[in-house]
This record gives sequence, structure tokens and C-alpha cells, in this order.
Amino acid sequence: MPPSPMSSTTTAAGQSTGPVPFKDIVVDAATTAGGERQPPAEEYRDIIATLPHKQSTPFTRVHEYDGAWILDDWLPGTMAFRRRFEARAAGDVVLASLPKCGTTWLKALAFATAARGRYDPSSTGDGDRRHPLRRLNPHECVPFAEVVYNAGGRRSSTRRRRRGSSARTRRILSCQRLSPRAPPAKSYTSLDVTMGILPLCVSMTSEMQPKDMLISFWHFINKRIKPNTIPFSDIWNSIYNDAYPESPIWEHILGYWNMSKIQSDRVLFLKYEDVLRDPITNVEKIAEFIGQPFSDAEKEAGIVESIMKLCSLENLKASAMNSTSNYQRLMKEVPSESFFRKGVVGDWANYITPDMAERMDKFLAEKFHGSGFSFTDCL
Ligand SMILES: Nc1ncnc2c1ncn2[C@@H]1O[C@H](COP(=O)(O)OS(=O)(=O)O)[C@@H](OP(=O)(O)O)[C@H]1O
Repeated sequence: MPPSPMSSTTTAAGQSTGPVPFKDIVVDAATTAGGERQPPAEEYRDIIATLPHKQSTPFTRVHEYDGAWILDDWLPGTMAFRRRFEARAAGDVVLASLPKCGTTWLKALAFATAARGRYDPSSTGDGDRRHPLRRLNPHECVPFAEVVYNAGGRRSSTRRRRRGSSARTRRILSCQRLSPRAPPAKSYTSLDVTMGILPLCVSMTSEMQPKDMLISFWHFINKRIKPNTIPFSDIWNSIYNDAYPESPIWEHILGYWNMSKIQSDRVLFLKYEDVLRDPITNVEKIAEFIGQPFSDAEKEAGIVESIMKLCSLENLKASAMNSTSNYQRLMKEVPSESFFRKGVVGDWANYITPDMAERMDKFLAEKFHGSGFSFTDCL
């Protein structure tokens, strides 16, 4: 088993040995994408041309790569990330959730927890010490690796020299899926698990009840393709047609679910609904998982509550409205505030009929049959 990725920067009691610099806990394009290269879309054009593809909606297409259906926009970055990513010796923490399953919230919670030694989550001060989550979108604090790699990067010799020291610090990054192929749902072994996620990485995932996930995705994607509108039926059927990004979604979910059961020190599986219902317990789980459990003193001082407050939808939405252009540089057409909508469980009931819901529930229950996995019911 690989060493705990956090061991070099935490004490035996699991407390952080010192402040973790913001720049060192996130992945950045310059230190990971490396070298002067063609943009991945050019570099992989010939391979992409050979991949099976299909229309996902009238305005979006997916390609099949490494066992999953990936949106065209994300494919070159996904390929570059899978081929070039090197985990640091100190280990990396990878957040890997299906789209619209609570990724933004998980990024904020994980970032605020990991960076609390440097940035006090309760501080509202200005200047350098101002908390990044009070001035940036969580997707800027923990960017998607696929987006970073798609943007390319140039590694200067100075940066290369610095890698020696930076290799000793851990990072948080995110991607839609870390494992090239999730282990088979029912016949997994611990060897599959070790091979399924990269050595030296631990992974956290947040999954959401698919009916709410689809409603969220529909709202989000329609903001992006304005003035066009994607009919809801296209988004709804994307589950049945394996056209939702990272489909088949049950393989993604079961892959992580199974891994979390076998190697709980390497995969933390969270459900969006559970985090909404009991945020304190789940933030504590995140802190333990990344090797920085809260001390009694921190708990008494209310740091967990401060993190929850800082990462609340209302707070993040307000920060996103004031976000710098950094995020827009990476994902030009996505307005920062579009990642925050209602943040409630059961919104699907406002859009779909009970018959549609029943058919979807039955379909998914069959996929998850025998796995021990089920979605958490409404609050
Ligand atoms: N802080 C916080 N607390 C609770 N809920 C939150 C938070 N931030 C985002 N959200 C809700 O998460 C939904 C978006 O999912 P993702 O963040 O995974 O989207 S993305 O894949 O990163 O684009 C989307 O859900 P819906 O409101 O149902 O659309 C967001 O509103």
C-alpha cells in the first residue's frame, strides 16, 4: 500500500505541522502540464478521430475514452491529464465527482479544511490574508485538472528546480474521474483497487441523487448554450442512453463505492444529501481523510462551523459574483455564479412526473442491485 499522502506534513496526532501555502495545495498548470507542447486538442486530434462518438444533446457530443463517455470540450484535457499527470511523492488528494453532484461544495469544504492553518475560515479581513474563498470561485481554488491540462502550460527551469521542494508538499486537485476505468462492479479485488486509482493519490467523491443531478445539469447547461435551449427530455434520457458526461454513471459510482469499502484510507465516498443533512460530521470526515483532523481546541473554537458557514451556498455565491477573471480564463463561457442555484434535495419533484421518477428509480436500482449502494432519500 502506498504511504499515507499526508504523512510528511502532519504529526502523529494528525495535526498540521504548519501553514500550508495556498499555491502548494492546489494543482496549477505551470507545474503539472509541463513543457512546451501543442494544445491537447491538436496533439490528440488523430486519436480522437478514431474514438466512438455520439450526440448527447442537439448541441453537445460525447466521445468514448477509457470506458466512459466524455463531453467533447473535456476530452483533450482528460486525455492530457491521464497521460501526463504525475502525483507528488507526498501524495495528492483528488476530488472526483460526477458533474452536478456537489463538486463545487466539496472543493470549497476540502480547500477550507486543508488551508485552515494559513487562512482562518472565520476571518473576514482584507488584504493577503483574506480567505481565497471570499474572493474566488471554489473552482479557482481547486481547478479541474482537465481544464488546467487543456489550457496547457510551460514549465520554466526555475519552476523545474523548485519541484524538488514542492514535491514534499501535498496538493488538492479535482477531475471528473481519477481511475481510467472503475473496477468491475461485482468482481473487484484489492489489486483492482490499487490499480484503479493512481498510486500516491487518495480520492474523495460526492454523489447526488441522479434525478436532482439531471435537473441541476439541465439548468446549468442551458445557461451555457444561450440563446438555445436543450429540451429536458434530452438530459433525462442521457442516463438511459449513456450520454451523460462520464457515463455510465453507475460504473463511476460503483467504482468509487467499492473502492471506499475496500480501502477506506484511499477513497472517501460522500453523498451530497448526507452532507446537507449533517455537515459537521462530514466536514470532520474530510479533515480526517486528508490527514488534518480537527483538534479538540479547534472544535471548541467552532472552526468546523466557521468552515461550514464560509462554504455555504449563500457565501460562495456572493464571492463568485465578485470573482476575479482567473476562472473565466480557464472556462470562458461559464459565469462564476452559475455553479450555485438552489442547493436543496428533491427539487426534481417540481419538474418530473411520479411515473418518470419511478421508472428512473427502478432502472438505477437494477444497476446497483447487490452492491449495497443506494441513494439517500430526501431530507
Ligand atoms: N455551497 C453549496 N452548498 C450546497 N449546494 C451547493 C453549494 N454550491 C453549489 N451547490 C449546488 O451543487 C449543484 C452543482 O453541482 P456541482 O458543484 O457538482 O456542479 S459542477 O459539476 O461543478 O458544475 C447545484 O445544485 P442545484 O441547486 O440543485 O442546481 C448547486 O446549487
